[in-house]
Amino acid sequence: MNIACIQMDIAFGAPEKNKQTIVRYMEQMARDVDVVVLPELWTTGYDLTRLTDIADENGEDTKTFLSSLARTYDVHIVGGSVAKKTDKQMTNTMYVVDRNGHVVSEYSKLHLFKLMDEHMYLQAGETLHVFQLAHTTCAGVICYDIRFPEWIRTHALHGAEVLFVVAEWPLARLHHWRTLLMARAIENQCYVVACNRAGKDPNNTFAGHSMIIDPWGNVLAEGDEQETVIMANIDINEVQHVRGRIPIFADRRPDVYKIFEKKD
Ligand SMILES: NC(=O)CCC(=O)C(=O)O
Repeated sequence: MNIACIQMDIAFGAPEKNKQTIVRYMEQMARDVDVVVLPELWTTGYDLTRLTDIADENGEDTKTFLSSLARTYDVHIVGGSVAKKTDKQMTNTMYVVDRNGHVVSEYSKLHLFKLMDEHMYLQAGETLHVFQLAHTTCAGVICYDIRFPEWIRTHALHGAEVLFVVAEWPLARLHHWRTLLMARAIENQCYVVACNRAGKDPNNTFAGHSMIIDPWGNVLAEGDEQETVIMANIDINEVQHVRGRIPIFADRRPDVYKIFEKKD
């Protein structure tokens, strides 16, 4: 499976401009890849104070855009995330579209990041995110979610062999980003495909360093801090190979974990 992450700079609060950037990259490389991954909040960036004007109503515009790209370029798309508005709430929502243009899944960020004011504007999601793409069981989470190993493990226990992470992760915590991604790959013995944004907004400079990591923790591809596309070919059989070598899933002791589970 050939995977590409579009580590784009995101124009602040300018969905149409950001769509043009994605189309430009698709034209350059999508025909050579099976799956394209976009970053978090790629339509608006963290322009949270203007979300009532610029968020996508029911995600309709995003779904139409991604479906059309997927069909045109014959590629699966893990569509980063966008600010979605309904008449009840606003969420940070990921859409995954297969190469036939069908929306195969939707997930809203479970853990909102207070340091970037998300809790003041957005509602948290409440669902697991496991889906099938290219005959492979995958999971998708959003940025701050990677700090919660129990959440990622839940997806692995539901069969995820590839974990997609979409992010707007600041440069100030680059070492956390790289370390957490590697840990999530090693401890869950899965591929981690992480697409971060590059560039700046009025409050943050972002880290870039999108990464594709194999189930043994080897880094197959990594960006620098500039806008770029990273690519790698992944062999899904490697997941079962690594899981056979050190059988952590068989060796878990949930019976004992349950006894000592700390109740809040
Ligand atoms: N957009 C985010 O969720 C950022 C998370 C982050 O920066 C962190 O340190 O965690």
